[in-house]
Amino acid sequence: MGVNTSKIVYTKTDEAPALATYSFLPIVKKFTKSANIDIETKDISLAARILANFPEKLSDKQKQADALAELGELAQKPEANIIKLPNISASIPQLKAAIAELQLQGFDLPNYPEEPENDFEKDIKSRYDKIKGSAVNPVLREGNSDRRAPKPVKQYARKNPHSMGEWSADSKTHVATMSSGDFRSNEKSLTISQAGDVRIEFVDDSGSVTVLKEKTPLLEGEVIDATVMSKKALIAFLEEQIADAKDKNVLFSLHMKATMMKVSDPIIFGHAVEIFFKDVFSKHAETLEEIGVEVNNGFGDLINKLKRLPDAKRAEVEADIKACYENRPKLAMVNSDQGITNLHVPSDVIIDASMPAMIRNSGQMWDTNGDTQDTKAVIPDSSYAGIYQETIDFCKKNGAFDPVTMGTVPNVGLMAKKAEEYGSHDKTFEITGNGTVRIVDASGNTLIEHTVEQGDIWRMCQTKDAPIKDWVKLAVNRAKATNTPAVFWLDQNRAHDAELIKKVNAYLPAHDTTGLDIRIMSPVEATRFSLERIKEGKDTISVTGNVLRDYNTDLFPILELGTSAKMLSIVPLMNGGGLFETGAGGSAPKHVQQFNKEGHLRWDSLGEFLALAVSLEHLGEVNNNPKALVIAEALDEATIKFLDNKKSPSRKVNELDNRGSHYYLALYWAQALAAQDKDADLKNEFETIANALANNETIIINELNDAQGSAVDMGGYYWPNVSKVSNAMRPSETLNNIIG
Ligand SMILES: NC(=O)C1=CN([C@@H]2O[C@H](COP(=O)(O)OP(=O)(O)OC[C@H]3O[C@@H](n4cnc5c(N)ncnc54)[C@H](OP(=O)(O)O)[C@@H]3O)[C@@H](O)[C@H]2O)C=CC1
Ligand SMILES: O=C(O)CCC(=O)C(=O)O
Ligand SMILES: [Mg+2]
Repeated sequence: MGVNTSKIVYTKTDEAPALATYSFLPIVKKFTKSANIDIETKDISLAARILANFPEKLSDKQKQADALAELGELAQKPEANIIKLPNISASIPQLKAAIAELQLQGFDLPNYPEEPENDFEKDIKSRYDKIKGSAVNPVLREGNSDRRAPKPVKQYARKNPHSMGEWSADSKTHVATMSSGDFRSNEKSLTISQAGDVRIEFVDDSGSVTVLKEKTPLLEGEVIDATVMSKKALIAFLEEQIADAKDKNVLFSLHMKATMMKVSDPIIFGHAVEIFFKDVFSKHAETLEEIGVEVNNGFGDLINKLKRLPDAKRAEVEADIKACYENRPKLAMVNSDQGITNLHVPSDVIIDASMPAMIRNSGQMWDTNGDTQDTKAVIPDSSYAGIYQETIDFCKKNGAFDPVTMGTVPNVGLMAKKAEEYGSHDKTFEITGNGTVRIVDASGNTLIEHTVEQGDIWRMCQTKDAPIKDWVKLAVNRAKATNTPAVFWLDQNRAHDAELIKKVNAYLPAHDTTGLDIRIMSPVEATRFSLERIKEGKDTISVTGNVLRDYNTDLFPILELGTSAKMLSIVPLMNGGGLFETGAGGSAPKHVQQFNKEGHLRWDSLGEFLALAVSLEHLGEVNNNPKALVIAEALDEATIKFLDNKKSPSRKVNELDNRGSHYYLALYWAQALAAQDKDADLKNEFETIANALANNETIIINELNDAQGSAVDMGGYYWPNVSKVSNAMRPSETLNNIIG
């Protein structure tokens, strides 16, 4: 491959990271141009994905290419070099809001048919359902994940510790999880010995068979598992926990992953809403049905739809809601000023970020007055809840962690080919009657079966053999490269994990592990082991499945660094390419609100700087492009200087924000290129740029800070106006002239 083919694909996404792109991408283009690197953008924002999937009534000018499908194909090719920014994984309320906004902007799109009445509407719903939830990451993640805090970032956190709420031994905060009837307790698993298709079917009590999914192809050596969450057990559990929260006088909060577990978790969320506000739902069942309330979309859906009622009826319902608030335990709040509770919107409280935020905050969440209180964190399924209880117990015993002295827990995560739970939505069903669900192979043998009842949630997961092999290899490589103990977080007592343990034990001997400390521990034991070490300043690699990959790469970074935005997230793609994710967190909607209100964007692009450097390094090596390597090295130097000089965005208006932070990165990057002697052309070119940037520092910073302090009109939230946002994100004429 020649130098000319060097290409990096940069994703355009949503919310804060998308805003940052308007400011940062011109800088990236400027710095990579002389190395013959082509930076191509692909719009995978929620709005663009909606437009790409509903072209029928759009004008040619309005139509969008299906960038996600293109990227999904690219991810399977060796030449892939993709920088992936965080994007919205939309809950139904968000999806509907995006559709409404696009319609207002003149795009002729169908509404989301909540209850489709004919085949036409069913088709529309199923197309929208493919866009909802976590629809981007699983398509691009054709490899396993390597997420860690790079040394300079960890050192920065040690020198500049973020605030940590104190912990007291008598904190009443705890995790509540089910002890039977949940996914964990009912799990069955096996390894497939011969490739073939399986069928999932439901047999009702009278013996009549309904096919739930006709065909699921399985490969030899693939691990499958299936399980069921009992509706009865779930409801009994929720009732108990609501009563217990009231007794103990702690806040009630529910922590789910309704975005990635887009079929099961909204249903569980819906049950919690319905049980918590039981008196409202039982007394007004008919009325609420008439106005089309969908509990799975959260209590906020009911609140919004109350407007459809005549005044008298509405007042009656509202009085019963008020009574509920008075009789039930206090709910944890997402926004106490606006009265938004933990049960309002399923995507407002996402477990990977919400549990660590609570733990960092003395184990407390907010009540209606905006005061912090001890909390009952309800995590219905017990598969992974234990890691949080263990962390809480640790803090109660030892006090809060100290970012100055604590070690680090990097992660090697099994994720490729839609591994485990996060690939299960096309095989998850809310069961319509009593009977059995079974997985049947081509010869008619039943592989796994469960007795089920009406309303139960049944699901099947797949984990292919090649990704498991690759994951074991990646774990050994990371353990070797860093000389750090690596722990596989697998529980011998869980059906799926027991299958995985067999494979890990079979694949480890293929690697030279002399001198390495590699262990297998249950998630709870692994948490305790890692926390004891972290307290002593020692590092421990967590080698986990897909869900714990997600949880751990917010939990540890939030405790260690204050945010997961500063993580290096590499996905070595199984076919040789590279996917470089920017940080391990999300798209920070709060930051957009602040930007709209007062023109200050506190989003930190550090994760993007880290991702870009490894992407350039990968490109330099694979495409034999030495200039790219020089630029990558200079970028790493710039990032270190950026941290040393504390040029991350401030949280407060009229201080350095995202845009100013990009200026400093550009300055240090240019200076590093000017200082190196490996490439004379780059040295010459960037000497001029470095001087121009340095000489105009005061002017540029003034221009950038003066742009703050007033409201910003973006011309749209999900589909903002490109020139409005570009102007808002590039307010310094002086900087723009230098960058071009
Ligand atoms: N890889 C991906 O594509 C991911 C996407 N998401 C999606 O993002 C959305 C929001 O998810 P949510 O769970 O609220 O998590 P977020 O990570 O977006 O936000 C949690 C909080 O973390 C802090 N934070 C996150 N990133 C940065 C950053 N770059 N700079 C400074 N602070 C940061 C902010 O706290 P503060 O404001 O207090 O400083 C923020 O409010 C959802 O749609 C979700 O599905 C979530 C995770 C990963
Ligand atoms: O895809 C998503 O919705 C979120 C991804 C996420 O949280 C993660 O990968 O850490
Ligand atoms: Mg996550």
